[in-house]
Amino acid sequence: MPKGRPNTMNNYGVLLHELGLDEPLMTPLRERFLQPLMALLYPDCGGGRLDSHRAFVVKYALGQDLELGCHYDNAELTLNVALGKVFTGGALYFGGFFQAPTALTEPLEVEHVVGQGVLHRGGQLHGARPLGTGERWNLVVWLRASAVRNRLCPMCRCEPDLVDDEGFSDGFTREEPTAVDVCALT
Ligand SMILES: O=C(O)CCC(=O)C(=O)O
Ligand SMILES: [Fe+2]
Repeated sequence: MPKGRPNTMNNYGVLLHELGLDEPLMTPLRERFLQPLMALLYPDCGGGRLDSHRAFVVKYALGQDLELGCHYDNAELTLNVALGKVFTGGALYFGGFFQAPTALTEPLEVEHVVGQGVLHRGGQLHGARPLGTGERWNLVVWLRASAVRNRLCPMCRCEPDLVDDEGFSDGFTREEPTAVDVCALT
C-alpha cells in the first residue's frame, strides 16, 4: 500500500485518509464536533467555516523522530490529541500568533496527557520538545477554512494562485461554502 509522510516535518506516522478513515471518522468529527466548538472559540480564524482537513498520526521513538522544531501549521486551526503510548518528554511549547521563531523567548509549555487534546490556532508558533523515553503517538488534525485561506495562505501569508487538484488538496477551493449558524446546530 503506498504511504506518504504525515507532513513535511514528521517522518514517522500515517495519514488517516490512507487508512480510509476520512469519510467514516474524520469528516463527521470535524463537522459535528470540532466545527461548532471552533466557531465559538476561534470565529476570527474561520472556526465556523471549516470545510476540509488533513488528519494524521505522528510517532516519536528512540531511533526515529524525537522532536519537532518550531513551526506554523498549514491549517487555520489544529487539534492535537495524545494517544499514548507510555513516554516522558515531548511537551508542546507555544509562542505568539505568527511570531518569528527567532523572537520566541518565553514559550508556554503544555505537557501531554494521554487521552486529552489541545486546540490551537495553526498560526500559533509551536513545536515539540525531545522525547525522553518510550513512544509517543499523537493524532493531529489540521483544520482548514477555504474562506480564510483562499484570501491569505497560512504558510506564505500571500493570496494564493489556485491550481486544480484532487481530494481536499491543501484546503483551497474555487467556491466557498456558506457560513454555518452555530445556534442552529443540534
Ligand atoms: O508532536 C506533536 O505533538 C506536534 C505535532 C504538530 O505540531 C504538527 O504535526 O503540526
Ligand atoms: Fe504543528
